[in-house]
Amino acid sequence: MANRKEKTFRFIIIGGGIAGVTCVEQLSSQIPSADVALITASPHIKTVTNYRQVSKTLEEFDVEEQASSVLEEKFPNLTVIHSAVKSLHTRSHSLETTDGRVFGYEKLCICGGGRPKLLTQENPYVLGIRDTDSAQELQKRLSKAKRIVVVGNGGIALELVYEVEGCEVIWAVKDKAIGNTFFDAGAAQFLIPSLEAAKPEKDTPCKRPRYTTEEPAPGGSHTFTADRNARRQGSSSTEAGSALGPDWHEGIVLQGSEQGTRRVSLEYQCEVEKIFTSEELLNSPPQTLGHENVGSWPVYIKLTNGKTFGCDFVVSATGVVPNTEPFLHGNNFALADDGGLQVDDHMMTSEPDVYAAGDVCTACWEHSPMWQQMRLWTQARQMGWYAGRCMAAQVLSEPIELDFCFELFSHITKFFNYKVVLLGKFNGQGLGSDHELLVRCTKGLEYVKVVLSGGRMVGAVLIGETDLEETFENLILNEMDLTPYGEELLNPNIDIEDYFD
Ligand SMILES: Cc1cc2nc3c(=O)[nH]c(=O)nc-3n(C[C@H](O)[C@H](O)[C@H](O)COP(=O)(O)OP(=O)(O)OC[C@H]3O[C@@H](n4cnc5c(N)ncnc54)[C@H](O)[C@@H]3O)c2cc1C
Ligand SMILES: NC(=O)c1ccc[n+]([C@@H]2O[C@H](COP(=O)([O-])OP(=O)(O)OC[C@H]3O[C@@H](n4cnc5c(N)ncnc54)[C@H](O)[C@@H]3O)[C@@H](O)[C@H]2O)c1
Repeated sequence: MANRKEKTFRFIIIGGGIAGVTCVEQLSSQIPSADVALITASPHIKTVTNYRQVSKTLEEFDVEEQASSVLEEKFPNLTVIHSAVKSLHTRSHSLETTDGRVFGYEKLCICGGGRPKLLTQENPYVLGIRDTDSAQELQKRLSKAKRIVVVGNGGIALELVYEVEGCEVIWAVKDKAIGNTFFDAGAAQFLIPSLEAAKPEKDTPCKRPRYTTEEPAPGGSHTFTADRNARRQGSSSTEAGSALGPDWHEGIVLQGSEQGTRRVSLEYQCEVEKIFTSEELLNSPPQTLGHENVGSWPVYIKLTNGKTFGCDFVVSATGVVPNTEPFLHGNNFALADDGGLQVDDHMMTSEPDVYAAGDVCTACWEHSPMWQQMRLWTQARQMGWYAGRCMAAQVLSEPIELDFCFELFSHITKFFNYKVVLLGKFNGQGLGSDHELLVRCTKGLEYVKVVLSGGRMVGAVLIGETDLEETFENLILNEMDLTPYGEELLNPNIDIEDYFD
């Protein structure tokens, strides 16, 4: 590293997403006099607004992209540096940014997020969705598209296939049912009719800044304006911005080139065998394209079920990988199997004085039997908050225990315009055959699934306005033996909330 240290901060947090910003807020609240720097590659930061603790572990909040000055005004000892960290030198407790500046730190927290795990890199016809820029790119490409192929069966795919209109969507999933990362076949069966039905008018207020894309300004830069008059040049940097989250799709127009509503064709139990452009096709031995003609589409995707589809582009909604790459060279970080920075029950990595939180890390402490990590906003916030607490506690020599939020997995979201609450081992994760399910379903209204192990509730999936989340959360946390109630537990004529209150 050539340059001299410009400054040494007591604390440096890398990443202006939910985890990083929450970590900064917690640290600066615990030690207001501390010199804190937030170094982030994205021009905006993500702040939590309208936070609501729904129950012991369930929380809801909005997230707003804001100018970093908002945070600096709130915390006078905070310095926000808009640059990407190019290299980290844990032995000398220093780092270098892409604009050649070097900073020292006493304690560091890496909140670098994740990036899309794409089917293939560098293929202009394969899009991943991560941040606002990629969502804008999707909107732009979609506005000219007649047919797209969505690969993947998790959160992004579920949201995208439900929202896209005016364009044919071929949805290719590896599984026998939709939504495998969140749902079992029963819940998928409950949701499927919503794909065929027209979307109800949007009544939910948009929690995210509304963006519209305008044609690139004369300078060639791609600008878009948010409702809140936040103007941002399309970021030319290669660094990703902060990940999207709830209602990301309500801030953009997901409209294809044709009129009309959603048209989704599902291809189950298949994966991508090959993606090729029409140029590649013309220059290679004749391929069996089925009913497709060469040249009708810019790109073709061959699936393992033998079918080939031409389309305008492919969305690779195939998961995230932790964004650790900028921090590894020359250091000895222990990585988890999923590539995340291993953190212990104090959010500490294997490198001294280096913490991590959010999508970039993997929780390697002994988990509570009812908790598992999923790369979600809710967990990014909780981890950022807890990492801030741990960093402050270490400096203040205060004892600290693993926070209660890691006692029970809980997640509130929305899919296919239904409220969805997931609790504990909601899909029987890790239980093998040692569990039983109770299900109550009213078509088009609600789907309630309870996972029981040893007579105790260990997980639940609630779709629709069931109002059961708090009661079930308590039953799981209290480990109450529910054997005596049997199937009566889900008897719709019994007001279970009063019964167990
Ligand atoms: C399309 C989409 C929809 C989603 N919807 C939901 C949802 O409905 N509910 C939910 O709970 N979760 C959702 N998620 C997941 C959620 O967005 C993430 O789990 C969460 O935002 C992760 O927060 P984070 O702070 O760890 O990472 P990020 O938000 O990715 O922030 C990482 C930050 O680090 C910065 N950075 C990266 N590298 C560097 C570097 N070298 N130097 C400096 N800064 C760097 C980035 O610019 C960014 O500011 C969604 C994700 C996507 C992609
Ligand atoms: N409402 C929500 O809670 C919500 C919405 C969107 C995204 N998210 C989160 O954002 C992150 C990114 O979302 P995502 O949908 O990309 O990830 P995901 O983990 O939710 O889903 C990835 C899907 O891709 C499939 N997959 C992986 N590799 C594949 C391959 N080679 N071929 C075919 N399928 C493959 C997986 O089986 C899984 O179904 C995740 O952490 C997700 O939990 C959450």
